[in-house]
Amino acid sequence: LEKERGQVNFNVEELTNIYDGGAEETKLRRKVADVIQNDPEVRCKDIGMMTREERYIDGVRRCVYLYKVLLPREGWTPVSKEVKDYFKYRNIGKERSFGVHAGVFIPCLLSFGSDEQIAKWLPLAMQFQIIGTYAQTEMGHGTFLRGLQTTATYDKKNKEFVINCPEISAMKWWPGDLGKSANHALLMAQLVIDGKKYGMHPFMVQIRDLTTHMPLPGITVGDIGNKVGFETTDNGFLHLNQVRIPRENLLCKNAEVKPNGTYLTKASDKMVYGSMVRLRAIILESEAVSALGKACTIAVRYSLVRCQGELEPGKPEVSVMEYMTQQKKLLPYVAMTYVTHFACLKLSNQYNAFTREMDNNDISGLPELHALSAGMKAVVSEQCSDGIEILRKSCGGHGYSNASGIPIIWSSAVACCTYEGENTVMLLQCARYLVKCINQVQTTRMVGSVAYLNNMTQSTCHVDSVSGFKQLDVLVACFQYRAREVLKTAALKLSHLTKHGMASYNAWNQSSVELVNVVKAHITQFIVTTFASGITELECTKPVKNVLQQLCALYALSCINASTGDFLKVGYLSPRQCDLAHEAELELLSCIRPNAVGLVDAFDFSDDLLQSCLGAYDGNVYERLFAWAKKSPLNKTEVTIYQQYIQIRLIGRRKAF
Ligand SMILES: CCC/C=C/C(=O)SCCNC(=O)CCNC(=O)[C@H](O)C(C)(C)COP(=O)([O-])OP(=O)([O-])OC[C@H]1O[C@@H](n2cnc3c(N)ncnc32)[C@H](O)[C@@H]1OP(=O)([O-])[O-]
Ligand SMILES: Cc1cc2nc3c(=O)[nH]c(=O)nc-3n(C[C@H](O)[C@H](O)[C@H](O)COP(=O)(O)OP(=O)(O)OC[C@H]3O[C@@H](n4cnc5c(N)ncnc54)[C@H](O)[C@@H]3O)c2cc1C
Repeated sequence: LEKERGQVNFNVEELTNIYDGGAEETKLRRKVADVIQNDPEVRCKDIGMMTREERYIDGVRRCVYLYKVLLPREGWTPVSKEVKDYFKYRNIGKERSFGVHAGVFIPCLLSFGSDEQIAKWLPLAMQFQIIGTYAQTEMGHGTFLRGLQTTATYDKKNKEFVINCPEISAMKWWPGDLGKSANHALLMAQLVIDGKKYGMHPFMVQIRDLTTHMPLPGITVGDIGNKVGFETTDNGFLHLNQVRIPRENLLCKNAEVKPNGTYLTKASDKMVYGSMVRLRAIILESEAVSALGKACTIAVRYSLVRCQGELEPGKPEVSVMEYMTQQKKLLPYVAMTYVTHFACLKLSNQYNAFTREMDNNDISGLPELHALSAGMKAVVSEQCSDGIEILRKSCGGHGYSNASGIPIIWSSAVACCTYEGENTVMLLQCARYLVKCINQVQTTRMVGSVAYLNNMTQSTCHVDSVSGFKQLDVLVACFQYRAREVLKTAALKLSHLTKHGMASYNAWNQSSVELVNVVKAHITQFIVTTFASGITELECTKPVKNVLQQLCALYALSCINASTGDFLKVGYLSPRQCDLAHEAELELLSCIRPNAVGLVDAFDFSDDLLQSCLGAYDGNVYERLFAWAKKSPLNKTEVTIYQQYIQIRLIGRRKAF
């Protein structure tokens, strides 16, 4: 790898600073990383050989130490900028507990609670005097929130809410930290007053005794069992049987119930969905893009040291990175990490701007933000998790071992396709907004992420050279045109179906397969446009700008070459231009290849965070692999009890004969 590092033609530290948002940000992040990673009590453990129970207990132990000892010792809190920045890009693996407590329960308390309620519960939550979960999903409903069955019925006489799960499908199922850790739940239930339903509302419900940690009366709670990933997290189940809570436990920033049962709403009923917009807008970096960056780091470093086969007959074996097919597997995902990182940054900045507008009672930006966050969450989580699996496979047999570190990265990242809104449902939410926009574009000027819809002029691509397809303005035009045209086509189908008498909900269902593709085109356009314009404005050295332009072009071309049918169907590219785009991607792979190790080094993931025998900074793969394997529990004894048992059985049988 040192030889590879010698040929990198740009300043890696400069790129790390750009990725972090500035040299100061890098310094801050590294400071937190050093403190956390050099403290034996909290540094990531080699979890590849641990049982589920060991991982849960180790995760809780490490996080209690992190939050109760290390952070106070350093003068930080869970929401300090240092810690937030560190967790944003480099969360301490998936091996942390209380992720929902810190990342969902506390922010939702701030979103839904009145000032008095925040003053009451926030200090307790920040000090871990109470551990909370966000209990919304039920065994029978996760997507369709209007179908949630848990009820909160107001009892005027006692000024209480009676929380009840009327049947087994109403049981809360999946909430993180619920199974064994949480003693409180921010619980979403259908509010009922005098037999009338008012929809989903947030309630603070204590579920365990604060001294004994035993479930309170009427509460049945536990862990839902082993999962594909998130093994440190005790995703749990919660059944409530006529559990009574005080009237004051309805989190009442947006709506309240007076003592006499009068219902008072203070904000749009969609604000109750606000917590999900927030999470969709901010989780992508830490849960998906950062995971892709780790997998890229491992796969690129391994591919550079893994020698396999002769490229030129009779010559020494080459690193598998010399094969074009390996470059095609890896480098577009290195590009995707950079490109989506900056698009996610733009989305989270847009969310922060919305929260400031909301403080001034202006929620006019919510529809666009809901659509963009839903679309981005679906597209980025799917592209990243699909990419991580391709990167795992690119490491051959050792990629299938937990020693590679990639399986656990994938098993966490892929969950992002489901939680916070199942991806297809999120794509269709974004599609709902896009169809509205295209139907209004003749009379209303579009702004923000849909501004490209204003330019309705027909045109085709005039590029007739391979180098022309490496120009960012050409690529941006390709994506904007494709996104606009596939949306127009889907909207035309919808209106055609309804004009010929089909009910709107049926027409929507009949068009939903196309609409999913429309949103993917829209979001890919947003990602490419954002990065391309960001590079233009970026102040950096020429070699860094050059490599970022190559990455943007590579991501764009890999997306075009994966969906040439769209560009041919809308008449924007000819078959010959598709061939030129394909050649342009191959040329870019070769241009970027010499910088591959520098591009992943710039992500600045420590060996401690990667937890990988294949992706360590020094590239000493085989020594690490063998040391790791020797730690297998099966190697504790040369002859395992089972082998002894078999011998006894076999010997016993032989004697019998
Ligand atoms: C670390 C892991 C932690 C994980 C935690 C979790 O998973 S927690 C669990 C995560 N669980 C989930 O994420 C559950 C996913 N499910 C949902 O979010 C909802 O059930 C739904 C949006 C799918 C449908 O909801 P519905 O049937 O009530 O609504 P509808 O479709 O009929 O649209 C009506 C109008 O509302 C609008 N609008 C909708 N949502 C939002 C919003 N967030 N903001 C703003 N606006 C929104 C929509 O655009 C439409 O506007 P229009 O066009 O009329 O102007
Ligand atoms: C790791 C993990 C952590 C989680 N943490 C939490 C948590 O802390 N708190 C919490 O409350 N929940 C949590 N969840 C639950 C999660 O939010 C839900 O699983 C998610 O919202 C999906 O809902 P569902 O399971 O009902 O899927 P479903 O909606 O049942 O999806 C099944 C299929 O139906 C399709 N489908 C459903 N509705 C439609 C539609 N209208 N149109 C087209 N297709 C449709 C979907 O696309 C999907 O293919 C977690 C889940 C996971 C995996």
